[in-house]
Amino acid sequence: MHSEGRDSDSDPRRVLVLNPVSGSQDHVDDIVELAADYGLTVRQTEEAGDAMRFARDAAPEANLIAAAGGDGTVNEVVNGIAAADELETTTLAVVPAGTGNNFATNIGITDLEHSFEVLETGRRRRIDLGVANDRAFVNSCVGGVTAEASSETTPDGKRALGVLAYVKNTVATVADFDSLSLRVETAEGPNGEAAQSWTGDAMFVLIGNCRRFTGTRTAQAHVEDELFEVTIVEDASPGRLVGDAALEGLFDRESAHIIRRRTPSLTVESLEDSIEYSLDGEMLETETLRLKVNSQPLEVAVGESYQENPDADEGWPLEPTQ
Ligand SMILES: Nc1ncnc2c1ncn2[C@@H]1O[C@H](COP(=O)(O)OP(=O)(O)OP(=O)(O)O)[C@@H](O)[C@H]1O
Repeated sequence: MHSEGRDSDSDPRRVLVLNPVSGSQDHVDDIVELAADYGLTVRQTEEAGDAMRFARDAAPEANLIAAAGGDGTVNEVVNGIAAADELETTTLAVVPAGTGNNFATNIGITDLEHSFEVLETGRRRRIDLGVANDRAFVNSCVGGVTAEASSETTPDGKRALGVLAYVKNTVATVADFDSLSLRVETAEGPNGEAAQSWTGDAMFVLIGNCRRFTGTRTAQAHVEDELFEVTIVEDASPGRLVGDAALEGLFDRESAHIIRRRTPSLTVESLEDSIEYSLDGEMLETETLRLKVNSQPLEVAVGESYQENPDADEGWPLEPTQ
C-alpha cells in the first residue's frame, strides 16, 4: 500500500502528490494503481494547501515529483518545490486529473497512461517559472477575475476556454463590473524591448507564461524565452465581450482596446482598491503585484507534442515593442 507514503518500501526519490477531489473525482484508484506500477510513493491530499506542503517536504530527497490533479494542484506542487529551493534537482511531472488540465495540455500530456509514460521516459525541458509577489505560477496570472466568478466557472467552460472562461464568467456574473484603475510598468527585455509604463482603466490584465495560456489559438506565450506576454484589455463595454468569439477576438492582432508587451518583469499597481488575481486558477488579492520570471527554471517531463514556441504557421500575435 503506497497511499500513506511512509511505508518501508516507499521510494522518497519518486513522489506523486494526489488530489482526490479535482476534476470528476473518479481518478484515485487508477492513479494509485499506475503509481504502484511505476514505483511512485503516493501522498494523498486532504485539504487545500496539502499539495504544497507535501511537495516542499518531499523535494529535498525527491528527484521526481508528480502532481496528479488539475492546474491548481500543479500550482501548489510547483510552489512547494520552489519553497524548498529544490528547483535545480527536482523534475515536475503532471498527471492530468483536473477539469481544465490547461498546463498538462500545454506540455503535451494526453491522458493518464500517457502521463506515466512521459514521467518515465519523456524529454526533460527547463521552462520559465513565473513569480507573483512571493507565489509561483506556471501558466498565467490574470487580474480582474473575481473569486466568486472563478468558483462558479463550469467544467465545460474551463475545458473549452481555459483561463478565458474565468474572464467570461466575471463579465457575465458581475452586474456592476468595475474597471481596474491601473499602472503597469514593464522592465527592459533582452531583445531590445523598452521599459514602458501604462496608466489607465482596464477590464483585465493577463500575464501569460505558457504557450496557449488562455486556451485560445491566438494568445500564446513562449515558455522558454524568459519573458512574459502581457495583455491589457482596456475598458470597453462588458456586453461586447460575453460571447466566446468576442473573447477570442480580443486577442487578435487588430483588436482595439488591447495593449501588449513582452517583458521579463513588471509591476501592476492598483490606483484604487486591491485587485483579485488568479494565478493558474488560484486566487490572490493585493494592491501591488510584482512579477518576474524566476532566475531558476522549472524542469518538466514533457510529451512528444510539446513545443516551447507557438506554431509558426499560426503567426505570432505580438507586434514588436518600440
Ligand atoms: N483533499 C482536498 N480537499 C479539498 N480541496 C483540495 C484537496 N486537495 C487539493 N485541494 C484544492 O482543490 C482545488 C482544485 O484543484 P485543481 O485545480 O487541481 O482541480 P480542478 O479545479 O478540478 O482542475 P483545473 O484547475 O485543471 O480546472 C485546489 O485549490 C486545491 O488546493
